[in-house]
Amino acid sequence: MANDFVSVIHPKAAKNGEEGGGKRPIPVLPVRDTVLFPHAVLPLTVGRESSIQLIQSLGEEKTILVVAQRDARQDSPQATDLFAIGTLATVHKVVKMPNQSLFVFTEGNERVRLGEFPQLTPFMTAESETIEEIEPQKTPEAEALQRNVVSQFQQIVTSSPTLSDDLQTIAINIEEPGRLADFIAASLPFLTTADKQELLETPDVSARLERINKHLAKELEVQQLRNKIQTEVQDSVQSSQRDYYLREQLKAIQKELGDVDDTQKDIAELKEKIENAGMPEEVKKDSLKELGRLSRMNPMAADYGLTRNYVEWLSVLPWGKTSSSEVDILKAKEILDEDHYGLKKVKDRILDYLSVRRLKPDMKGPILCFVGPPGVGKTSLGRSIARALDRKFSRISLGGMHDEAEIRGHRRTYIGALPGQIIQHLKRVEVKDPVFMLDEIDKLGRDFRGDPASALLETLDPEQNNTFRDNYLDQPFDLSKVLFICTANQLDTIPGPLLDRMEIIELTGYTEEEKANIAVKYLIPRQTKENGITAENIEFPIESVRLVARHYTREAGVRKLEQQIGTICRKVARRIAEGHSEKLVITPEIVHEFLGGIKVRVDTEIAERTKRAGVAVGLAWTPAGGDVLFIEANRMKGKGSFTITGQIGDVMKESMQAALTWVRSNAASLGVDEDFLKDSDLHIHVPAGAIPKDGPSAGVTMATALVSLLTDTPVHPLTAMTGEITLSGNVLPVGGIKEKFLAAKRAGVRDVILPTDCKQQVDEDLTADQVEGVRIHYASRIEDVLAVTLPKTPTEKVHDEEIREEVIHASV
Ligand SMILES: Nc1ncnc2c1ncn2[C@@H]1O[C@H](COP(=O)(O)OP(=O)(O)OP(=O)(O)O)[C@@H](O)[C@H]1O
Repeated sequence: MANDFVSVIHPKAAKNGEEGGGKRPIPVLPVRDTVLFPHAVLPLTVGRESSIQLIQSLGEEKTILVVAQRDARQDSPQATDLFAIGTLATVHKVVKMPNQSLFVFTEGNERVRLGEFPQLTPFMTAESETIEEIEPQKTPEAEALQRNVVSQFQQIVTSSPTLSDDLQTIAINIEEPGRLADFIAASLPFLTTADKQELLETPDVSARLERINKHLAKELEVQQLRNKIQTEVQDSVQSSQRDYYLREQLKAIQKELGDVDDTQKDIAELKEKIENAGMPEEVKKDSLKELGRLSRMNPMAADYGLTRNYVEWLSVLPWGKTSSSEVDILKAKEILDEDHYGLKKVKDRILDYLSVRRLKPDMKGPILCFVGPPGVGKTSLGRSIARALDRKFSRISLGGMHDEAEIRGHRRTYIGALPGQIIQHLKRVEVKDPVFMLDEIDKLGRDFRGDPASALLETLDPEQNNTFRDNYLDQPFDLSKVLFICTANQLDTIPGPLLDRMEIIELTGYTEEEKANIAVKYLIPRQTKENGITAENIEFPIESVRLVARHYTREAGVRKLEQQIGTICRKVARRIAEGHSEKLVITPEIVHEFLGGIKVRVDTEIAERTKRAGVAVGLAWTPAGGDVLFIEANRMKGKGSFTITGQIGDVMKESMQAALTWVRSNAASLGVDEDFLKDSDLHIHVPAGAIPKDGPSAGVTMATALVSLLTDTPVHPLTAMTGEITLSGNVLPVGGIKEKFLAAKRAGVRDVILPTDCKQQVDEDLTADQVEGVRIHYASRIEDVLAVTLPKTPTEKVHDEEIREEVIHASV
């Protein structure tokens, strides 16, 4: 019903008895939750019907008794519901409120004790009696108490945000201790009605001051505690609030200075990018939703950066941007020929493939896969295809990739998540129809982190890849316009389902002649340019290139050859820098000088090694092309054991057993002692023991090595062979003929023995140029092999020796 509020202190109070106290009944105004003190002014809202009647009944006489209710919840209090002590008051002003209630300003005059209640309706009246104050003695203690009360009150007012500072001034200026106590009691908002009533009922001024003093002390203590708690809470809230305020201030400053808010600018830019990215409707809707979320986020929040990154990824991807024009097959052919020497068959197949794409642009055809040894031009062919199609090119290396997430990305919830390689490369090329070269698809790993091959399968499968879903983006992206080309060194390790979707194009490696031509047309011009020299400075005759290819490299491709040419070019550059500006012709002597002594002479090695009986030269297929391999047999005193070493696999061991059995069963016809195992042990070793080897194709070589050992006849020099044998001595066909043949030719072999059933492969895969200079012998039985490999007459042996000497001598 009312608030205690003191705004004015009336210095003069009407004295009860003279104006309205004494036995004369005075209207009683019951009030809830408040106590009116003498000399205090209290505005009261009067809403109760009886109280309104009371105020309205007041004539000239404006005196009433203001008495607090014992229980504030009582709506119609009776005499017994009121405290026995109240305040005689004067009504100064009455204001009618719109809701029919009255706003009444009362001023307390003095403490009174209520007596009889002669009237109870419509409002109560009561007789009253003034309570005289008991004034304190003027002692130093009383003085000290009064001062203490004032000082505590001042402290409370100072630290309170709701109490006006004027209260302090008023308090200092009140001299009478009784009035001071009443004034403070009326001013303190934290005193309860009971506290206040108790103070009103204390006529002894010293006791009243004591009480007030205690209340003030308690309040000060509470305030101190509150401050302590507040400081602690503030400390924790402050740092985040501080950031917030600083940022708000910064914004305000930027606004004042006319700068546009960076964050808003950034968001507007992202929005523009999303609008222009050509996204499918669904993706655009989601992106704008994310952007909306971003704009509502605090830029300093930890996940602001993450969300921004995500939106940025979505906005920069080439959802609708393509670069392709129509495929021009004639131009494509020109470019392929311009960039690569030879490779006629390969180029033809590429052009066939492109022609189909031209006629059927939405072709869901197979993926091209170039398979072959390192350095044969797989990657550079891919680059040429991109150039021919006028498309962007990007190379993704799959070698050693173990984690599916590398292809398809990590989910956004993962710390440090990013999209996978496919999406990353798309961002880089900025168009949705690039040529992607997936390098080393045969070296994909797999482990507990998942199987990248299965992710790749989805990427490459034309049926599914128009809705490729990267884990990070979590939006479908259409990969069907990307031209995927894979490369591999071998087919065996490519996962089957992937292999099924690919069109395999094999590049087998080059002959010396092809290498020399590639060098002259491409590698030398490129290396001279890269090393800052010109055709004016260097002349590289083709014989010298052949020399480098033959003796300083041992490879199917041309990478090492290019490196060696690079080395020579750098030496020439140095000469020029040192002041020798005349053109340098790269003679074999200069090659020797620049590249050091001859590094690789396989022919010499073959000639040297085959001096001894029991050594034969086989041919092997490796992912790096083909290679020659030596098989050595030896015997010593023993009890007929047969040892095989050189890190060889089970299949190879079995074919060694088969070779031994065939030799033993045909000992007589071969001119070998039938009991050769009786007092001796045999040992077969395949050098380069650290490299694992397997497969049946060394069968004929093992049989030859054994017969050579047991007949004590060294094999013909520069003769190499390949073929599987059966127990009955038949020679069966083997694979990798082209690579093996080219390896033999590179090694300087002059006679190659191949299974008869491989003749068709030779005719199909090898050109006349490639075959030139090497004699091919076809064998369908092991006897045919031995007829070519082992000399039969002393003259033949002498001739072999001469050849050996010639080859060894040539290298010195
Ligand atoms: N027929 C060719 N004509 C011209 N240059 C060639 C030819 N073959 C290969 N090269 C050159 O040889 C270098 C090596 O080729 P590239 O990098 O394409 O080999 P790769 O087969 O992809 O090897 P890897 O399997 O190691 O990746 C390139 O500089 C390439 O231009």
